[in-house]
Amino acid sequence: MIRFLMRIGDTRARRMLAAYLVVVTVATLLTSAAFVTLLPLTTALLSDEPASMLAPLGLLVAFAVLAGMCDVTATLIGQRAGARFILRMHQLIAERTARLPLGWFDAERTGSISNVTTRGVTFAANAPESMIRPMLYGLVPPTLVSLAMLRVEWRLGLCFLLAAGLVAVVYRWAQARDGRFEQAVDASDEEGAARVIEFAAAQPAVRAAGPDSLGERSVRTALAEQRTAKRAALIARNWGTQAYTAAGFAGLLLIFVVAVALTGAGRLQPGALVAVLILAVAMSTLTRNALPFGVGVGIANRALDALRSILDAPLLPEPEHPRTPADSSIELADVSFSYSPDRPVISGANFRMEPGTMTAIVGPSGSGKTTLARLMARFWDVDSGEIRIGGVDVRELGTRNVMAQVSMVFQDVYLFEDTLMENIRLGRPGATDDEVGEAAERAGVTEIADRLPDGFATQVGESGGTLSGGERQRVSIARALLKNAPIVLLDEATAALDIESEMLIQRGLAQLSGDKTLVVIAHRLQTIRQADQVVVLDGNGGVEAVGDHETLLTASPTYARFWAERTESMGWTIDAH
Ligand SMILES: Nc1ncnc2c1ncn2[C@@H]1O[C@H](COP(=O)(O)OP(=O)(O)OP(=O)(O)O)[C@@H](O)[C@H]1O
Repeated sequence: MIRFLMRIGDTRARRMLAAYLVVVTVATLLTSAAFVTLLPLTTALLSDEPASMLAPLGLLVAFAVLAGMCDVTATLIGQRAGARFILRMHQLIAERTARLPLGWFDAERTGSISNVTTRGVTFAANAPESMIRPMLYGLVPPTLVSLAMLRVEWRLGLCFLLAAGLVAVVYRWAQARDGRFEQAVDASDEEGAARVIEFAAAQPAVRAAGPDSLGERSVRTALAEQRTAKRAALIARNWGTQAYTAAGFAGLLLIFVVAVALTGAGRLQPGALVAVLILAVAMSTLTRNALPFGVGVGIANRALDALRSILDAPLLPEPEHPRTPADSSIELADVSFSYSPDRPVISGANFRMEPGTMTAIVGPSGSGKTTLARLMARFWDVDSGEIRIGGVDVRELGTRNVMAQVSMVFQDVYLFEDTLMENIRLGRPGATDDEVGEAAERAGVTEIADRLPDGFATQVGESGGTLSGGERQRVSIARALLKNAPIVLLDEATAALDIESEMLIQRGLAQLSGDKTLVVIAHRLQTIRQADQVVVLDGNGGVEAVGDHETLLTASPTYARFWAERTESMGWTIDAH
């Protein structure tokens, strides 16, 4: 943990952590010294010359005061270091997410970022202050006091070491057991949360299905598994706690018996016996108090692992001297791509899109239409072959240049917590209000603004004042119009829209197409009919055919079937085109 924190901290954070560790170590050393001074103190107190206790008493007070001062200083530095590390971790996550390939962000990873950023970071950044300190107190004084005991009476010293060793062994065993159960709890927590979220999101379907539907059953099963895992972890933890508490008491008993026996045999002075008994109880308490923090350190380490997996996620290689494209053509040359080695999603794709033309991509569900469009925007790099924009491989253009060439109008349109105006301006941050207004007008967003209480100044966003699916898509079109990139990638809405939305979106798309190279993942027959060419994916990773509508009706069985099914479901006939 400390090594990783040192790796990610900036100079100031690293210095603070190092200073904290030094001060807290000094505090534990001074505390140990104060404890050890108890031996000469009680021995002097019960000797023939009680006044000789003044020197050890003075020492003890001095050690205790200094230890207290160091401890308070450590708290102050530790808390500030924690706050600095939280800031630093947030900064690193933000920097990394800005550079990670867009393909990295799936729902699971976005969830992991949210977990790490909220709970994980706070827990891990404060771990040195809140957990490592009690653990050091549980380790350093007992070890040093045991060594001091060895000098006073070697048999007693051995007993102290034996007692500490016994607790350590039982503790490690309990920790390993606990860790296994905690992993099961983590997995069942995640599953439970996912099922409950799914259950909430799918309420219309769940209610329509009636009682005991699949949705209800899967939540019930997940919650039952969560309960079982938690109960098992709780029982395991209880056993662990009982076991090391018992080990602690066994060690204490051993020290008591041996110390009393040694005193009886005249090998230990009664004054020293008093100190030994006090020290045994104190050390046992410090050790026992420290043990539960091991669980916390385990949790903090898991949070740091999650953070590490974000910070170490591979970036796409960027060219040293990015090239510029000659025009807005797109060409796929023998492109293959897969998310996992055993399942190719695209294999051997070859086709070209001329500047200023419109290409529709069609194919069965899961055939790779979205993947193909995203590869053109360099969400990932291809496994083999080349994707060229304006004649240049996108890897030689570099992500920044690719992004400058491409506008994306996808279905998952994110609205930031800001005004409608600013949400459109995202397309081109430097745009004036007039330019934003013009793009909004062309995309049919003015109609949305007209019915909102504060027009373009109305706050919209994910947590309130959200817009409908069709309205979001119009905002996305307005952003793309504002950006005015030469290539537009569009994932057409699959959901049915009301007539007005449909009409406004079509109008917006017509505005977008203009002189742009337009690539549409097409679901609507009208869009497909408008395309200059249609790319048909066969559902097995391949491109079955590329051509215009008329040609494909005879050349591509998949296309002919697709067209027949769609026209039939819409009450059209093939002759009607
Ligand atoms: N990020 C991802 N990680 C792993 N597999 C993925 C990912 N995205 C898509 N896939 C898989 O790749 C295949 C192609 O998915 P893609 O979304 O490109 O198809 P599609 O033709 O757009 O589907 P649909 O029409 O249903 O939206 C599917 O089997 C899908 O499960």
